[in-house]
Amino acid sequence: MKLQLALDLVNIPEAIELVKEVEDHIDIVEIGTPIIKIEGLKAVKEIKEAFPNLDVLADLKTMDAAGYEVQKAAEAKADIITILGVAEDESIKGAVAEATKQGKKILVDLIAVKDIESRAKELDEFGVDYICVHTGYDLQAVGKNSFEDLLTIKGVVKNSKTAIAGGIKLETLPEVIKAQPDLVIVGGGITGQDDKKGVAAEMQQLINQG
Ligand SMILES: O=C([C@H](O)CO)[C@H](O)[C@H](O)COP(=O)(O)O
Repeated sequence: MKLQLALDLVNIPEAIELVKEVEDHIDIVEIGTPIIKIEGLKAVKEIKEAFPNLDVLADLKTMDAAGYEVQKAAEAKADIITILGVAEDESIKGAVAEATKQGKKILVDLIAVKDIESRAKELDEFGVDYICVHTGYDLQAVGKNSFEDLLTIKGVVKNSKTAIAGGIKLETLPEVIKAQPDLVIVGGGITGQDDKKGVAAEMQQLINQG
């Protein structure tokens, strides 16, 4: 099980400072959708240059022109690129084909997918690397989380790895770990804490205990 730090509400220099604090305790650093929209793919490039030993995920949340967007993220040295599960099948297949050509990985974000079980089955057959259940900020704000959805996809996914994102905190991490996802994605649960390094270290320890 791996830990991914999600960086969303910061600029590039702030992102570099944050990663410096916790880099010993994370496996993957995510350049979040808001950063990419504001700063562009240079955010991915600069973080990869600053932290070559960490995998970098570009949270493009691609909806169309998937092969092209994956190609551009690969040029910026992203290791993993995200596409939305609600995108057309052709887009998902295009993303997988381009990522395979570039030696990169695809994570499909199930945010806003209504029938999680059926879509996860289909995505698994398309050969995506990760399938991620995700409660975005706007549903977190009305008290939702993705813990049950994780159990649902774990029941049907056979080949892809599973991931979970959305409002995970140190207190809720043990419940997530029980369901054994391959990847746990945490943003505010680390970046919003005073002792970011301490919280990331505790999370890493819990994850390693499995
Ligand atoms: O993907 C995300 C969100 O849609 C904003 O882009 C976040 O990175 C993801 O939700 C993880 O962040 P937290 O919910 O703060 O843990």
